[in-house]
Amino acid sequence: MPIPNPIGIQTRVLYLPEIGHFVILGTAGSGKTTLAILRAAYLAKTHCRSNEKVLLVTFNRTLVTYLQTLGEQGIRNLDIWNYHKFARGYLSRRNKMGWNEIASSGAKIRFINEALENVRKIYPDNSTLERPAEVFVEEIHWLQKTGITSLKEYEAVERIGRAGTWIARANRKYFYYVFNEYMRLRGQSGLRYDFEDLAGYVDEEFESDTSPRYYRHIIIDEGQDFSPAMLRSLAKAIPTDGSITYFGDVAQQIYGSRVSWRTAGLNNPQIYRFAQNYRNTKEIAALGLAISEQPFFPEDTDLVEPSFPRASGPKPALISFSSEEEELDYYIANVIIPNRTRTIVILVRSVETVDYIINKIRQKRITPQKLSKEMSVWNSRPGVSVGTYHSAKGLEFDTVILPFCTANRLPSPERVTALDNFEEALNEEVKLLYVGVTRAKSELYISYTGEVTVLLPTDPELYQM
Ligand SMILES: Nc1ncnc2c1ncn2[C@@H]1O[C@H](COP(=O)(O)OP(=O)(O)OP(=O)(O)O)[C@@H](O)[C@H]1O
Repeated sequence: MPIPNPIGIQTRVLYLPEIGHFVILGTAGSGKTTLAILRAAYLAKTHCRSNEKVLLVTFNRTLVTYLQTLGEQGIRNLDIWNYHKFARGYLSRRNKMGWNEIASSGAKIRFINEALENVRKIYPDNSTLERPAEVFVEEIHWLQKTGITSLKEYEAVERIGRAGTWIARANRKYFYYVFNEYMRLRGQSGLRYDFEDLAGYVDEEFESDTSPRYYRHIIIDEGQDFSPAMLRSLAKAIPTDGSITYFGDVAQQIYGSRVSWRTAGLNNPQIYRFAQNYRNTKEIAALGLAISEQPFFPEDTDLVEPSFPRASGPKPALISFSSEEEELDYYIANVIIPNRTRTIVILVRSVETVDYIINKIRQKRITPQKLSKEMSVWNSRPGVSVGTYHSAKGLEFDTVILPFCTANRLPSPERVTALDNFEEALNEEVKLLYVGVTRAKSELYISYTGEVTVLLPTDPELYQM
């Protein structure tokens, strides 16, 4: 796949100095990933000594595979990894990571459930502890990503990115007791880390590590999804005369909440903004913009207002069906089979639905590409891919199909339970929908069975119906 030549502000960003911290905020399709690759290649070729390397890091493992296909294969001193691979590699080099020492997400949930049971036995009449286990899982993720390590700190902290003070300050201690008990149970079974606190340990390890740094320059793509601890650890992973270049879009933030640059370890970064959308047609960009202008889309001062693209195409289709089966049959017969020369993706909310759709397409003797963290090769040829909204971050396709945009599926009922707050689930899930919509280069189909999700703008002018 050819990489386009940078234009205007993109060129400025490509040749930013080789020392310092730089932040590039851009709207969807404005060339952030493109520039992340170009800048990584530029720094690797011209600003590294023979034993130095450049790291291009992202959050999404599917995107790593995609980047490796797009990126310049021949550059020996450029690593393209996801954060967790970087973290594991570093801790291994420091002799702090043995075989199988990270608790899987499933094991973590089991430990938290057990921890909650144990704490309930100590405080049998406490109503905070009666809240669903998912709420505790969510809060423990948050504590770890924020890097909070004491009850005092937790009780003092102002919650950023939360819809309300839905956990009363006075009750925070019960969440902390469950957190402590979780850590005890995890440690007891020989697991030193989980995916949420790994970055905190990496950060701490760099603090005392005086050895020469392995990477001289780090480029972060999809930076909006990195936790403060992840960003801090990356900022410490370079020498003082190295560079960090961060690319991100707060409108697409789907894993965490915004933090100040200082909290993220970036010191007075110079900030640049990409507003030109090179990917979507006017009609698709208009829907993306309308999604981001809805009242429940979280306001953020870092949001970059897009300049409208010049290319025009069909309006997004919004189609109502009488069953989910019918939705898929329609797409297979009318979009996938007749359009063998296009790249097409079907995106859904849950991993389980991905497998169901893949089986359905296979029955027509078509083999779809599954977007997943296990994928090791990226097939950029025309054809159909299936994945979750999360797995599509950073990617693009000629045609995007978003089936099942039905009220009882979006926002996801699991997220509503975990967050214990419908408004907050809307805040989160509307960004996923934004990601899905903005993956489309020229054609977009959205459908539902029954009642349409409240996450979609209601203006009929935006759609062909
Ligand atoms: N200067 C340019 N000229 C022409 N096309 C460009 C230019 N810059 C980027 N593009 C194209 O625009 C599309 C979007 O670029 P890219 O994926 O880098 O955007 P992004 O900002 O990372 O998007 P997102 O955050 O939505 O994933 C790609 O097809 C890319 O090739």
